[in-house]
Order: sequence, then C-alpha cells, then structure tokens
Amino acid sequence: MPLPTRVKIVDVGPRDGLQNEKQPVPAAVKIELVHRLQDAGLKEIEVTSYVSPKWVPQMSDNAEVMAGIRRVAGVRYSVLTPNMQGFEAALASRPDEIVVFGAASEAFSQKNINCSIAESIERFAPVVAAARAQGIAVRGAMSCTVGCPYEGDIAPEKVGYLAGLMKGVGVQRVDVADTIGVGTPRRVQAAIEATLAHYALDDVSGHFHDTYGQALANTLAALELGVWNFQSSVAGLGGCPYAKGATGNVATEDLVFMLHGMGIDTGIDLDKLIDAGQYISGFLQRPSNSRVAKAVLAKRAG
Ligand SMILES: CC(C)(COP(=O)([O-])OP(=O)([O-])OC[C@H]1O[C@@H](n2cnc3c(N)ncnc32)[C@H](O)[C@@H]1OP(=O)([O-])[O-])[C@@H](O)C(=O)NCCC(=O)NCCSC(=O)C[C@@](C)(O)CC(=O)[O-]
Repeated sequence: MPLPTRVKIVDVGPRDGLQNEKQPVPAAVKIELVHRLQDAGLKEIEVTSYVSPKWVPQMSDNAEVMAGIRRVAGVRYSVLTPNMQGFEAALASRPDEIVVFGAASEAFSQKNINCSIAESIERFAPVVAAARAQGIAVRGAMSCTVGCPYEGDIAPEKVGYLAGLMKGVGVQRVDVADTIGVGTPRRVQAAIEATLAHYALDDVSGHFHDTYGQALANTLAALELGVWNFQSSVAGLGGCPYAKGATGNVATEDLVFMLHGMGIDTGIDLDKLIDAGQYISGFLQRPSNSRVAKAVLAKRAG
C-alpha cells in the first residue's frame, strides 16, 4: 500500500493533554491554547470533556472553555461525552463532533467509565442517535487496544469486537488508542487490521501514547496500512487518570516533523505549533515533551 500523501491530525492536547494535570489550568489558558493550535493550522481540536467533575476535576470548566473559543470556519471542535447527561450538557456549546469512549479491556472500562463494555455500548447508543439526529458527527475512542494497565496484553479479537459494537450503534469513525503506550508496530497493525474489519480506512485513526517511546514507529506502521488520521498532543502533554504511569500522546510537533520529512502534507505550520507548545509548557512551568520542539528551540536560541 503506498503511503498517504496527506495526514489529518486531531490535537487532543486541551483535553487528553490537560485532563490529568494536577494544578488548576484556568479556562482562559485552555482557550488561548485552542486559539494557538488553530492559528498553527490544526483543523481538528479536541477541546474538553463533559464527564463527572468528581472524576476529572480539570475538565469541569468545559462549558466556559467551549463558550470562550473563537471558532474558525473549517475547524472541527470535538468534546467527549460518555453518556446522555454529558451529551445534553455539551449540546449547548455546539460541538462539531462528540466522542464516546469505550475500551477493549473490561477492567479499564470499569475503572474509566464505571461500567462494562456491554453497558458502555448501551449508554452510547442513545448518545450517538441524538448526536446524529442533530447533525453532530460521532467518533468513538477505543482505549487499550494493545495493552491494558490492569489486564496486560489485549488480543486483536477484543479490538475487533469493540469496533463491531461501535459500528452497530452508529459511531461513524473510531480511534485505535494505545492508552499506555506499550504497543509496538506489528501489534498496533494487528489492532488496526481488526478494526478495519468493521470500518473503512478513512474512518480509522491512530492515537498513540509515547510512554515507551514507540509512538512514531507505531505511526509509521499505521501509515503503512494506509491510515491517514492521527491524534497527538501539543508538547506531548498528557496521561490518563485511569492509566497510572502512562505519559502523554506523541507530541504533535514530533509527528508533524516526521510527516513533513516524509513529504506528507499536514497543513500545519511547525514553527507556530512549537510556539503553541511553548505557551502551554510555560504556563505549566516545565519543558515540553517534544524532542523536535527542544531541538528547534535550542537552534533558535543560537
Ligand atoms: C462516565 C461517568 C460519568 C460515569 O460515572 P457514574 O458514577 O457511573 O455515573 P452515574 O450516572 O451513576 O452518576 C453519578 C454521578 O455522576 C454525575 N454524572 C454522570 N454523568 C455525568 C456527566 N457526563 N457529566 C457530569 N456529571 C455526570 C451524576 O450527576 C451523579 O452525580 P451526583 O448525583 O453523585 O452528584 C464517570 O465514570 C466519569 O466521569 N468518568 C471519567 C471518564 C474520563 O473522563 N476518563 C478520561 C478520558 S478517556 C481517555 O483519556 C482515553 C482516551 C479517550 O484519551 C483514549 C486513550 O488514550 O485510551
């Protein structure tokens, strides 16, 4: 399969990147981050989540953040909605896309959303139907498609099973997420292939955390299968509250550098993206996790 010539990136930094942050991040900072990402050319941004503020306090300003962003035509703003309560709350903020999120691991499903895989699908079904009736796109995040912090290795069959359930309730596209970053290229390909039994190539994206330094290799493995949608996090921000020790997604800067180096178009201005990463890293008072950002900043400093 020839490699794709263009790639679409969803920056999940404002949501996945910040949800686990212990220090309060004011809504104004999150809004500014979204603005800087869109100014850098991102066409899809995962802004926030409508989940329980007791479970994920950092996202409790969801409505304020969504109300504060300056929308740009052609940019898709997505939010996570695990159930009807979240969807109804999100509706007022007019997201372009909602994300239901399930797991290929029973244990992770219980820890993350307090229900079994089967129950999660029952919760998603009315959310998906309501969103589609309102003309809102629906994405499904599939966590732990390679490994789970509680169950260990996850077989591709479990990924295929979840993808089939997502498809069955009308989820339009799905993310193959390596939540704890233990995936290696061939195992990630197996998870993607299991998903491709239910979804077309154009509707499958890769979401790779970089905990074990495998995320770019896994991206290349996904590109080899023809996947051209990916999620990443500016400055490599992030981690999941229910996956201890898991670090952030692959840094968007590193992903863009690799893709541009391979002649694959992303529509993103790397310098502006690095500035966006510097903005949030400056606020958090720690260096960016992006190796590319570190290298470029050192070069800029002369
Ligand atoms: C899913 C729930 C809400 C179920 O939580 P639950 O306790 O089973 O829900 P419940 O229906 O029994 O309600 C209990 C309480 O939660 C409230 N509640 C119920 N629903 C909502 C809602 N939508 N928004 C706000 N509040 C809500 C509800 O009002 C009630 O409040 P109380 O009466 O006790 O004051 C809970 O488990 C939760 O919020 N979990 C957090 C999940 C989360 O955000 N995880 C991180 C994101 S997933 C991720 O990072 C992985 C991903 C996507 O990036 C891909 C990857 O890398 O793997």
